[in-house]
Amino acid sequence: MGSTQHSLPGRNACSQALPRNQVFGRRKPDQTGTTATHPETVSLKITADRLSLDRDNRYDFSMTPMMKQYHEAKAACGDALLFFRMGDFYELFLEDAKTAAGILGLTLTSRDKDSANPTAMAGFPHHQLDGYLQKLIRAGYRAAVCEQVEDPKTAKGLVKREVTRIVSAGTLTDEGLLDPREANYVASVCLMHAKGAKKNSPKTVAGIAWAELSSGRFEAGTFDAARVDDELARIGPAEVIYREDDAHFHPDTTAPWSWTSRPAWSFAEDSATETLCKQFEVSSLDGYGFEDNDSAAIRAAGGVLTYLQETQRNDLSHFRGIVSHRKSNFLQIDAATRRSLEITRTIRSGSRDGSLLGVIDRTCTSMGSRLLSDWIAAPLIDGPAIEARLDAVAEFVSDAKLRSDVRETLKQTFDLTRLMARIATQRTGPRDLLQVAGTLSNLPKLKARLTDRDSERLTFIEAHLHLCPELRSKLESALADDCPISAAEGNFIRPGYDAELDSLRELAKGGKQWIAEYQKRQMDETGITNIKVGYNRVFGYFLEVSNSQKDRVPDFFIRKQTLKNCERYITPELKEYEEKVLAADDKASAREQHLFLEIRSLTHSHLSTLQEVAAAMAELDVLASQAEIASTRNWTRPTLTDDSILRIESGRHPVLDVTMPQGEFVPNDCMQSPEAGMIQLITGPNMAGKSTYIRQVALITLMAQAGSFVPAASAEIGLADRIFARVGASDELSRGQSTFMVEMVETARILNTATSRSLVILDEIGRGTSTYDGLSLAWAITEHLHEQIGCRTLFATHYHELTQLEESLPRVANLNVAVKEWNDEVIFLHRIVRGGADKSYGIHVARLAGIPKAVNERAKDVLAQLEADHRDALDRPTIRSPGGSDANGASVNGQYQMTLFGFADHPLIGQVDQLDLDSMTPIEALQFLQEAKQGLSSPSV
Ligand SMILES: Nc1ncnc2c1ncn2[C@@H]1O[C@H](COP(=O)(O)OP(=O)(O)OP(=O)(O)O)[C@@H](O)[C@H]1O
Repeated sequence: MGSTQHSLPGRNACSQALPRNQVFGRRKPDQTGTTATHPETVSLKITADRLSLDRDNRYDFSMTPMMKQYHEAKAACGDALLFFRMGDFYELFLEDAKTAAGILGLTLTSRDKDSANPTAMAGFPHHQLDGYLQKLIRAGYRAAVCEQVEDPKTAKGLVKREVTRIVSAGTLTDEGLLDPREANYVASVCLMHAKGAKKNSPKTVAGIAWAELSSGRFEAGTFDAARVDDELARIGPAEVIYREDDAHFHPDTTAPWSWTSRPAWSFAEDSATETLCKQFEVSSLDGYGFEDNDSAAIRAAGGVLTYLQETQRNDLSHFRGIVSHRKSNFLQIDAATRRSLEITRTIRSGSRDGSLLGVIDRTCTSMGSRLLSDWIAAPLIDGPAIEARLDAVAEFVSDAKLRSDVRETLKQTFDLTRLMARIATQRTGPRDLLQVAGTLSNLPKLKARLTDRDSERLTFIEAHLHLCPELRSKLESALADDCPISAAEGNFIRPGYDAELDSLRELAKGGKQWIAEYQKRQMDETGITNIKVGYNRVFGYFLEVSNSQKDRVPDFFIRKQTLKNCERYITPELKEYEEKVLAADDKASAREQHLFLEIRSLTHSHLSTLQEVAAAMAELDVLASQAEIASTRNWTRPTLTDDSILRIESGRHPVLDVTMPQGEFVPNDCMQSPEAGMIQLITGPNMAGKSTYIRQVALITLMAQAGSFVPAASAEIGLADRIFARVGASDELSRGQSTFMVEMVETARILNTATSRSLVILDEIGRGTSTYDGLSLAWAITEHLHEQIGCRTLFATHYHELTQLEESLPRVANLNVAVKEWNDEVIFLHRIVRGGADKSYGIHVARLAGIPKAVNERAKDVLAQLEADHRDALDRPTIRSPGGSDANGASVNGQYQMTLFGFADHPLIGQVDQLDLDSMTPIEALQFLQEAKQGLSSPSV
């Protein structure tokens, strides 16, 4: 899905007390102006005293109070579609109804059909809200939910309604709308002039903050402005907000998240700091680790928090602090690399399944699954922190019983992070509380299994599994074994918990019993055999007698209603009991609601403690999951070093290792060091396994730095600061860039930002242009990486000419993928061996792919002819190194002609070389130039 753009009202826009003359949303002038023709668009520009305008912008005195109420609510929710609760239904009106009918497949009807201006409407039963919200948000819209906030039974006049929340892609919290394994962030971007940069310097930095409403997770950091796309790709938000007046920020509308512009004031430093301090109940943000140059991060955080406060009417008390994200703690991975390596999503389907994350995830809880995603998306660079994770994984690997006990116990628990967020936002019901109790009841087992462990992380986790015994016992004694989702459904407090509730329930039950007996008594006394006791909201309890027996009805039956086949009666005695029953029923439900609020508030008071428990459980789950996959796949603990080296013995691609049948994947070594070669050029036939090999090396490095065991017999990994992968050419026409342009932009980034500690993998650079251009670029890029950067590089290529570089550049090594030719067949061995390859077997692979035989045969002829004609020219070109000598400083195999840069051996070069410029006059120089030019245009040269 491409991204969508929204704008939302600023401060107070969701409040019912609307400021005068505030314009909501960023509509075009003709839509917001007073000359607008549609009544519904007129209402977008609305003030407290102009709530019911007709199409000519006059008061519409004929508008019903309910429609007035609707317009008030609509005015408070910007461009969101309004779901207006009416009894058991949500209704949409006017333009919203038309839009929703199309997207949600609702039937479009109309109110006041006979009037000149019928009102379009569409609706659905209230219990279908989640499904429709999800559909609407997937289609790129936002929705406002307007609820009845008082009980219609007790309401005097029109039921009070309020917009309780505005739901957008980034502010979803409903369980049914979220994937439990994925975080759902709303992020915010705020660009600003870098502190300390000169006034006219273009240097900008970007503050990026990301928050998750369903968990209370909140982070912010300051980044180089050029990294915005990379950081957003790491975070993977559902929605991104930005300053509406920021002329320098251009949202990438092809990104898979929606964009929402927000008023500038919400990003102002003062108001951002104030909003954050107020939320966290602190007087300054000093304690959160922000530095002097972090004002962009604070602005972005303020922007996102204000957005949440405005769109959510509920308590946000689960946002108790913010983590300052220090990018220097994490392995830098840009968006293209992330995509190429399929770290958390596959390229083809964009799904988690089939990605590195999808394959290694063996977590037992959704909290663990989300944390593992964070770890894999942002591996570490700090050796001790990685070792601490590996120690814990190793402990779980070596103690299989401990691992299975912990995992089995974790499976019995619930998503405490999201449960606590629902409790904080008061969107919770008895079943959530029961799940908190269920989770708490498993903590003693987990804690007991983690005592006296060697690993520092397991000890830390054990210390953070707070048992909360009073809360647990309260919840267990209060809640029935089976609780409804919503408190309104009742009957969830366990009998025996509250004496008052028990006696009310008894009374209500006794009353119902009495009614049953009363029915029987009336039948006996009157001889009417088919008296039925019924109930409706108009008459309450009544006696129903069919027409055939109504002659026998005694005098004290008071007739209330005549239906086609029967009559309905009440009696004074029945009414008296009815009052008792209904009163007891009402009182019992009121008491139950009261008890619910009491235990919910008790649970809420444990918010911070339970958030710590949730974080500890998530980490425990991830560590045990890493150990589980390591044990089942026989993965090994990597050794981390501070050198720029890689020594992988029998490495496997982590995804193919799991998805290919056991034993089919051919393991390969990788040795990279100044001695073994820092730049490895991998040539070999198509389909041989070059891309697989270079990706596997990058993924093994990434996994090791995330604290995971790796698919190899042994692995020594020099900690990398950045991983770059330029793999394949993805079509970026939608971004207005050609395939080749994208390839070059990405390569330029590598050359400009890689350091000697980085790991670079390149797959077929230069393929998207002519052979000579491509080869020249690949050649120069390799030289640059070797001479200027000196980082570990794996370069898979079909330019066999590049293998010559091994002879001139000391830290370049050639590898190729072995194949066996057998009776005109090529057998792929998938084994990486030393040396360069000289054939690509492309025609062979084309045959395997089903290219028609005739085409294939013809291709073979053409190839043979081309090879004969151009063997010397193409196979062994000699390229001068930048210093003027050729790659070896001498001729290669006696050939000195320059086939790539045909000018290099031109006699003119020698003549220019001979010139003594000091002794030449300008005229002589010009004469030389003229002769040279004539010489060049002469066909003989
Ligand atoms: N080590 C291996 N063991 C077993 N199968 C492998 C191995 N490496 C690769 N393969 C198989 O070979 C297929 C092709 O591999 P890959 O795409 O890496 O080849 P390539 O050399 O990069 O090809 P091309 O040059 O055409 O892009 C893979 O999809 C995989 O199924």
